[in-house]
Amino acid sequence: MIVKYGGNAMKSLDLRRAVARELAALRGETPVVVVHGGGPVIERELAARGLESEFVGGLRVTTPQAMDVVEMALGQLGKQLAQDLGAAVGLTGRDCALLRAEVLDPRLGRVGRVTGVNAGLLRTLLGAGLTPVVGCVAVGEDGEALNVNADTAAGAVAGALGEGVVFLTDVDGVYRAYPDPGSRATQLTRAEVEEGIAAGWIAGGMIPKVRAALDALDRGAPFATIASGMTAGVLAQAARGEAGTRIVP
Ligand SMILES: Nc1ncnc2c1ncn2[C@@H]1O[C@H](COP(=O)(O)OP(=O)(O)O)[C@@H](O)[C@H]1O
Ligand SMILES: CC(=O)N[C@@H](CCC(=O)OP(=O)(O)O)C(=O)O
Repeated sequence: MIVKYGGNAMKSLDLRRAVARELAALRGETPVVVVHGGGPVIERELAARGLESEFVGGLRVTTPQAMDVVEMALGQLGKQLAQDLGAAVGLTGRDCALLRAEVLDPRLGRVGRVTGVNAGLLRTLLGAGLTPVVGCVAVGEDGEALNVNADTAAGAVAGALGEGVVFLTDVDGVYRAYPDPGSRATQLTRAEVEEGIAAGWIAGGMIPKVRAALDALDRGAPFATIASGMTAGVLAQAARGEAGTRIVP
């Protein structure tokens, strides 16, 4: 199973501990690949260097200078996450061309669209009993780094392995009337997702998640669910469709 772990779910110590417990429990049941982002850490490291960045369509406009910072921040974060997990290897998409990408849109700078996943490397690590912890940096056609949204990267990995994916975040699913208090959808179809984006109740960072979920399903993943890492047993429940919001074709 693929678990996407993002910046919002790393923000509080409680949430980090809960996610670490969840990942440890899940590993007892099934092999796990962690794909991680780290938006707030990237933001902090850019600010510390006096670099501002803007988002267009939920994607960070990434200059070559910012790319260096993104790669450094995600690399360090991945090593920490792998160390927390134990029996895990922190890498990014640049290792053994794990994630290959092309420039998505030159106006966004070094932002990538995933074109290939080295599934063999992931299977080799899993076969050795090691959990891959993958930071969302890809290698571009020019051999240099490209910044990929972590949800998008997780969706691509799930599709390449043909396994289910859970996007862990700080909300326990997709809400129908967001940001008004509303009800969590237990399931959303492609048509409902498109309607939610058009109507604005699927917004901001939720958009790349639902799009990555649909992309994973299109590429053959058996399920794609958005859930919060706070509840005990949530990953196993999400895999059974008992927690979070399951995106369906
Ligand atoms: N319909 C919705 N239901 C729930 N959350 C939503 C919805 N639309 C937008 N959001 C926002 O999306 C956020 C999760 O995305 P993001 O901040 O990118 O998380 P992460 O860092 O975990 O990838 C939520 O905290 C919430 O503010
Ligand atoms: C292109 C792009 O926007 N890349 C993201 C990669 C990190 C990410 O996605 O982290 P979260 O999962 O914590 O949001 C960024 O630079 O913030």
